[in-house]
Amino acid sequence: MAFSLHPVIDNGITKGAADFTGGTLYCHCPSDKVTVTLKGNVLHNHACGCSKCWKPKGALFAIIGVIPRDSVSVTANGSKLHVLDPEATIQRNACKDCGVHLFGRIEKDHAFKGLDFVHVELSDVKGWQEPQFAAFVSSIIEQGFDPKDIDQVRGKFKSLGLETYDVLSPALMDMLAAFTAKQAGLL
Ligand SMILES: N[C@@H](CCC(=O)N[C@@H](CS)C(=O)NCC(=O)O)C(=O)O
Ligand SMILES: [Zn+2]
Ligand SMILES: [Zn+2]
Repeated sequence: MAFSLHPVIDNGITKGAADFTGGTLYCHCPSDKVTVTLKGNVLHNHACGCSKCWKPKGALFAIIGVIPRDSVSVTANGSKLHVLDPEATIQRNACKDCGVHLFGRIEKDHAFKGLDFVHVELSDVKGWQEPQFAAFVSSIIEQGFDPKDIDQVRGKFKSLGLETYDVLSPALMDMLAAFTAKQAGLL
């Protein structure tokens, strides 16, 4: 069956640049775009199949990375941003007009607090870290993807050199687990 994981990876993955210094993200509005400037590259860039992350039209996955929140600033039309779900762990700041998510921020006590979640495909420059793995793969079934075809999705990621997970990668799961243990006074 034909499907698009995400337009940025469907035809192969382009590696990022080692000395990359960042760039600006633009929402999809034809004018008065919301812009967010990132000082530096992202880390842990990955495909996410969950229902909450912003995906371009027709794509099964979002591509999302993290960057220290101090390196993120809204540089134009910030009045068009609103937080989609203030109760969620990740407060996704989306453009009210076009729906694109410009950045997600964690305000509560959490292993990833201090890191913002961003979609670097919204930038017009190249060199961003390439996707490293695929997360929340089985979550696309919750959104109506036929489970009989899910092996083709995992196979396509493997062929691109990306490992697939149904939650997060081991490195990120370890960070979450260590945070839980610290909170319980066990570490
Ligand atoms: N299966 C669920 C998973 C949602 C989920 O847990 N998303 C992850 C990856 S973005 C998360 O960390 N969510 C926290 C949040 O959305 O605040 C869905 O697809 O909605
Ligand atoms: Zn917009
Ligand atoms: Zn997600």
